[in-house]
Amino acid sequence: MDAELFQADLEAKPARLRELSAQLGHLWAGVDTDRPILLLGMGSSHYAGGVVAARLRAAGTPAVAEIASNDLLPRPRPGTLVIAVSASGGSTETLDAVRRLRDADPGGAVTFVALTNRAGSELESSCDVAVPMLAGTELGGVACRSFQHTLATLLALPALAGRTPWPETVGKAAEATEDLLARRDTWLATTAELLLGPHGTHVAAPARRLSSAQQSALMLREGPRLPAVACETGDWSHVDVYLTKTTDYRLLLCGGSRWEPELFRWTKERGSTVVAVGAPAPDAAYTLRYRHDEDDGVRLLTETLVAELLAADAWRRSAATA
Ligand SMILES: O=P(O)(O)OC[C@H]1O[C@](O)(CO)[C@@H](O)[C@@H]1O
Repeated sequence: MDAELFQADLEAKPARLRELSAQLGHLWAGVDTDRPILLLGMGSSHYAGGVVAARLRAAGTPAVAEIASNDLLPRPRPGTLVIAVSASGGSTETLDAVRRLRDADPGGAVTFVALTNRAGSELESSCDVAVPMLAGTELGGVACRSFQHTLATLLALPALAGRTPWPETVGKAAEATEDLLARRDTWLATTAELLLGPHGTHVAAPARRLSSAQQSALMLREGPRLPAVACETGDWSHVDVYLTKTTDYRLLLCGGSRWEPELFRWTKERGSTVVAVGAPAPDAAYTLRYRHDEDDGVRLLTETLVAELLAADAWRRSAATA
C-alpha cells in the first residue's frame, strides 16, 4: 500500500465517476434482477451491500446482505440472485461463501453474479455472470473508488432505479467530489486538528448511509493505521455516548439524521468535539458543506472522501517522518 498513490486514486474519483455514470444504465442489462437478492462481501464490499440491501427491502424487494465469512449464511430459495461483491475478485471468504452456496444448490436454481473490479478474477470464474464496477486500478492498494463504484452499481439495480435517477446522481457526486477536492486547503487542516484525537476518531452516519461511517473508519485504520470506530447516528445515544464521559471524544458526523438533537445534547454537555459534514449543525465545532449536499444520494456517494483525504494526509505525513 502506498500513501501517495492512495491520494492519486482519490483525485481520480470525479473522472472515474463520470465514466461510470455513462455506463450505469447498461450494467445490469444481461441479468434478470427481478428476484430475491443475497449480497455477499467483506469489508467495504459488505458495507456497501448492507446499505443497498436495506434500500431494496424498503422498496419491496426481498434482499439481505451477509458478511461472506458467516458460517450461518441463509439458504437461498430457488430463483435467488446471489451477488458476490469483491473489488479484487479474490477475497478468500467471499470465494468460500460462493462455493458453499453452490454446493448447497446442486440443481443450479440460484444465479451467481460477480460484482468485481478485476476482469478474469477467480470470483468471475466461480459465478455465472460478471458485472464490472469500472473503478479502474487502485494503485494505492486501498479500496476507495471501488467502494463508491460498488454502491453506485448496486444502486442502479432496476428495483431501485425508479426511486432516484442514479446516473444523474452519480454525475452530481462527481461535481461534489471535485468541490471537496478543490477546496481542501480551506478545510483539511482544521478538520484533522479537530478529529484526529489522542483516543482516536469516531464516525457516525444515519442507518440509510451507515456504509459512510463504516468506510470512513476503515480508511483511517487501513491507511495511517489510526484508531477509528463507526456508529449509527440514532444508536449513538445508546452506544458511543458513554465514551464522551471518559475519553477525549472526537466525532465526524455524516449529517442528516433526525436523531441528531439527542447526540448534540450530550456532546455539548460533555464538551466533545464534533465536525459535521453535509448538513447544517449549529452545535458542531466545524461544519463542512459541499456542492449538492442537500441530495441524500450525493451524500451517500461522496461523504467518505472527507475521511479518505484525512487518512491520505495523515498517512503521507507519517510515511515522510518514518
Ligand atoms: O472487495 P474485496 O477485494 O473482496 O476486499 C474486501 C476488503 O478487503 C480489503 O481489501 C482489506 O483487506 C479492504 O480494503 C476491503 O474492504
